[in-house]
Amino acid sequence: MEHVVELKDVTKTFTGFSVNNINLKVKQGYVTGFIGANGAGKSTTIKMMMNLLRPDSGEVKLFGLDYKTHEKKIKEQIGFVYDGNVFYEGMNLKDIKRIVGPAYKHWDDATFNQYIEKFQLPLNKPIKSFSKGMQMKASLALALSHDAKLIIMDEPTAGLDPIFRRELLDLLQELMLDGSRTIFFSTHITTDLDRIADYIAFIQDGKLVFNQSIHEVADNYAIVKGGNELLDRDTEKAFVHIHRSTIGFKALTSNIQEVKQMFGEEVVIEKASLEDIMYYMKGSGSVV
Ligand SMILES: Nc1ncnc2c1ncn2[C@@H]1O[C@H](COP(=O)(O)OP(=O)(O)OP(=O)(O)O)[C@@H](O)[C@H]1O
Repeated sequence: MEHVVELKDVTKTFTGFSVNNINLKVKQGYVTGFIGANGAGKSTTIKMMMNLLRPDSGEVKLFGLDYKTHEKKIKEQIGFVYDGNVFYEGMNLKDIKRIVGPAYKHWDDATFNQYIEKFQLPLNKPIKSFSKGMQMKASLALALSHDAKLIIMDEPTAGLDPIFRRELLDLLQELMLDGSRTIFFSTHITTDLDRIADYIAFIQDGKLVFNQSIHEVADNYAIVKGGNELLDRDTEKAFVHIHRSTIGFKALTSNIQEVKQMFGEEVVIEKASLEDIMYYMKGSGSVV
């Protein structure tokens, strides 16, 4: 199976917002980073992948299976981490393990204990006394202890200090080594993605802008700088968005080849970071 997650024409509408006609395939054996501004629809999309939210229309398949007929089989293979209170607040990790463990065929107490030790989490203290970072670590320990084939995480590095964030990225890389796992996670920290992501899925205003390998993103997108005299109604079409100033323009292109053909040596072409892409895309639609 090439894709462990497949969303086909998925739409979910809330008052004033909708995730619109999303077609997204997550490739097996790779790390996909899911990016987008606040309120772009990342959590909504992830909730639909987890069957915590039903789409109004479209199809959601995990491991080629449908939640309607194979919910248990699908959930068995997913480790889910998110920045919300997953647990009954009064419970401690020992109690939670007792409840969560038996729900999974491949639950491994030894692995769980190893993570608890590694993350330095107390087993007997109520979860409500945990800091945000500790709660995230607890959620991770639970997600990683049943040999999940797919790890889905909604902003797993939110609330983590920079040292643990780096350790977490190392840990995720280690988990990928055997080649059978897939990781899909949303984040606002785009530099984390430079470290570990193979694919980037970018959502904006409820629409998927792209899902490309990190190399494709680097090959397609660039920041272009040049003099304002180069811009006219035709040449502007080479750009996603243009910022003009009195000394010249800076613009994002999604077609470096076209820009090279059009302007040759007259412009400077620089690598676009994921942040650049998100920033310029936010202003797209109107060329200013
Ligand atoms: N249950 C709901 N009822 C109504 N509106 C909702 C509901 N859930 C989400 N929304 C709205 O959908 C939009 C997208 O929210 P979502 O949480 O998916 O964004 P996000 O990309 O995860 O944002 P962030 O990066 O801030 O976490 C927001 O405008 C939010 O208010």
